[in-house]
Amino acid sequence: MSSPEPAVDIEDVEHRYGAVTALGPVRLTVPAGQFLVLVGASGCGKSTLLRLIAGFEQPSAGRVRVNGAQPVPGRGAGLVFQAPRLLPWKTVGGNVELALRYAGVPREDRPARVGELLERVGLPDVANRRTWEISGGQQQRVALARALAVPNPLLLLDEPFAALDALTRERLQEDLRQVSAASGRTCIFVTHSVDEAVFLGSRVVALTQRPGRVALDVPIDLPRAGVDAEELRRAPEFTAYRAEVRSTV
Ligand SMILES: Nc1ncnc2c1ncn2[C@@H]1O[C@H](COP(=O)(O)OP(=O)(O)OP(=O)(O)O)[C@@H](O)[C@H]1O
Repeated sequence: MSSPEPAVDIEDVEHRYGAVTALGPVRLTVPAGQFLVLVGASGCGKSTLLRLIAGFEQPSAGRVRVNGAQPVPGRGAGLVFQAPRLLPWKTVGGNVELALRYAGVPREDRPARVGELLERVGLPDVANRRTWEISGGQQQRVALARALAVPNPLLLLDEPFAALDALTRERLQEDLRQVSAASGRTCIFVTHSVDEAVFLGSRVVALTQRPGRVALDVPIDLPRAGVDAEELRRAPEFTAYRAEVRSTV
């Protein structure tokens, strides 16, 4: 029996910026539905790898495939960055609506979908607010709702919680863990934080210092539904994974 097509296939990929080799060679296969976290020190090439998967950059060597094809910039995935990048002249609902419009959702279906998506990210009552009237954490939730509006099953997240305070960050991690499990999407998440990596990932890949190569690749076998986040963070298995990843990073 042939195995199903991986969501993302990175075949011996290298990336150079001028004379500087930032990444690789890297070989990684990401099955559909996996939550992969890329972790590593600053400058090791995590964002470069994510940009290659998004199709914003072309590899200097090797090949990137998303669902079997070369990624198309802006089309290949839902994207969430460190800054929410919302449009200030639109309401919160208007920002999500625009993503639905780009995704080809008919006008008459959009209001209900906007409501559903905002509810899914824990923001049932802010559709009519202006983007500057909500907190940074709420703005990042809107960015996530907008990424989920894209029908593509791949979600790419580049340090989306790095600018948030510790409490808001933990709450968003807990919600993303649930939302991603419920959506069944393949997620690739970049972070500096070992804690965040182990909490969110069903697999954690640590990269070496430049050029970034795979230094560690571990499946994280922790329950993904019906668990109390506080308990999970205190569990001995969680602590053991964290120690394993930290010893590499
Ligand atoms: N456009 C560019 N031109 C030249 N060099 C670049 C460019 N983008 C990134 N680099 C270099 O490539 C290396 C990898 O950068 P990248 O942003 O992928 O790392 P990162 O692991 O995401 O870092 P950070 O965690 O600090 O965001 C770094 O040394 C960086 O300086």
